[in-house]
Amino acid sequence: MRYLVTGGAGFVGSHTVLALLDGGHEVEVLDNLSTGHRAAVPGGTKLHVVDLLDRDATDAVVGSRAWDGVLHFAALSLVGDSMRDPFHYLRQNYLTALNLIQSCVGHGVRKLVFSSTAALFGGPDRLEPIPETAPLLPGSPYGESKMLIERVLHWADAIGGLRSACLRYFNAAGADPQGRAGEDHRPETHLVPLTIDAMLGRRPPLRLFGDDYPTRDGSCIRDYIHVTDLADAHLRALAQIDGRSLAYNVGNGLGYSNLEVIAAVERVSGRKVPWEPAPRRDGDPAMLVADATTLRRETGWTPAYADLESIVRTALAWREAHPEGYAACGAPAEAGFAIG
Ligand SMILES: NC(=O)c1ccc[n+]([C@@H]2O[C@H](COP(=O)([O-])OP(=O)(O)OC[C@H]3O[C@@H](n4cnc5c(N)ncnc54)[C@H](O)[C@@H]3O)[C@@H](O)[C@H]2O)c1
Ligand SMILES: O=c1ccn([C@@H]2O[C@H](COP(=O)(O)OP(=O)(O)O[C@H]3O[C@H](CO)[C@H](O)[C@H](O)[C@H]3O)[C@@H](O)[C@H]2O)c(=O)[nH]1
Repeated sequence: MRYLVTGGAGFVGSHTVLALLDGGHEVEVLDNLSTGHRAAVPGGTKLHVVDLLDRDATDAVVGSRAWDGVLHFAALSLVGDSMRDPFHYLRQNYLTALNLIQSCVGHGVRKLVFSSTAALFGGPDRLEPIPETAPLLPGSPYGESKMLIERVLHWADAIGGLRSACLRYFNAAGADPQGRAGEDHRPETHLVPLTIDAMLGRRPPLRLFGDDYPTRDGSCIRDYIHVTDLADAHLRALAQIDGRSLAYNVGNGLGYSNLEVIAAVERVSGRKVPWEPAPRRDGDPAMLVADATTLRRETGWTPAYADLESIVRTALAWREAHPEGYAACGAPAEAGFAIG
């Protein structure tokens, strides 16, 4: 099969590109490299350096081949930033997705997998696993932007015949177990890589946001999902979209508190993590844990790296092998492939 992957130079997108290539599929990437890395796109994979805000350029890429499906990862994705700059987030995520989806419908693409988020459910302090049927109450403009896109996809199906799977990821972390890719956000805001870097002495002590949440130790609880398991969920969702659109929560159903993440990094590394308490971060719900029963039942998805230590071990291995992230990796996708 031939797939177009937007945001394929980013963290989750690049791991999914690897999974698609491992599965024998043909892949092209569309990315503006705003937060992604050329070097994260495997050598030989065509990279279209295009901004999804550019309707014509986006339409040209979507219309350039007969795609068996499109996977849409590209977005602004930081909850905290979206609380500071809500209209930018709402505009950017909505318009980029709208451009892409309209082109997909216009060119007769039949399947799209969309990176949705647990932040759809970020409203009240829920302290139990969240099923797909839970009310959608985004607690941030970021979550709201993703909910709006899910609605666009509803109409793209009803009127345009584009079937989709909205994958509501919980917290992606870890790195390719074969060491081919890893997490390199700039700036990095995610707990697992920041905790590892604090332990390695590459950053100041970790600031732990909030110690008075209604949880077992006062810190927030999240459901960390290994990025390779998440990538596998995309392949399974693609196979499952067959005449109907889907929405799945994608997580392990295991909640770990922020303090438990620190403890896991200390266990795996054998070193202390320097950290200090800090005020709550705006937009953070107390607990986000997935009930992914539907995904498991309908697609047979089973995570291979569900425990936090496996997630931390692969993330640490990649960081130790790539202390400067992708900056020191060269640019395999560059040679003659990029357009735009
Ligand atoms: N990382 C997580 O824990 C997590 C959790 C839930 C949902 N998500 C969603 O998954 C997706 C991927 O997240 P990630 O962590 O890999 O982020 P990322 O920032 O690493 O990747 C996003 C990619 O999209 C590209 N991009 C952004 N805006 C673009 C535009 N206008 N045109 C073209 N390309 C553009 C970036 O250059 C980057 O390569 C996002 O949609 C995010 O909202 C991520
Ligand atoms: O320096 C830090 C960074 C994070 N945290 C805490 O660690 C937890 C996890 O935070 P992350 O920033 O790693 O992840 P989020 O839960 O905020 O967000 C992630 O998952 C969401 C869905 O759950 C969104 O989809 C989003 O794109 C993705 O980044 C939160 O309690 C946060 O306050 C800290 O204490 N200190």
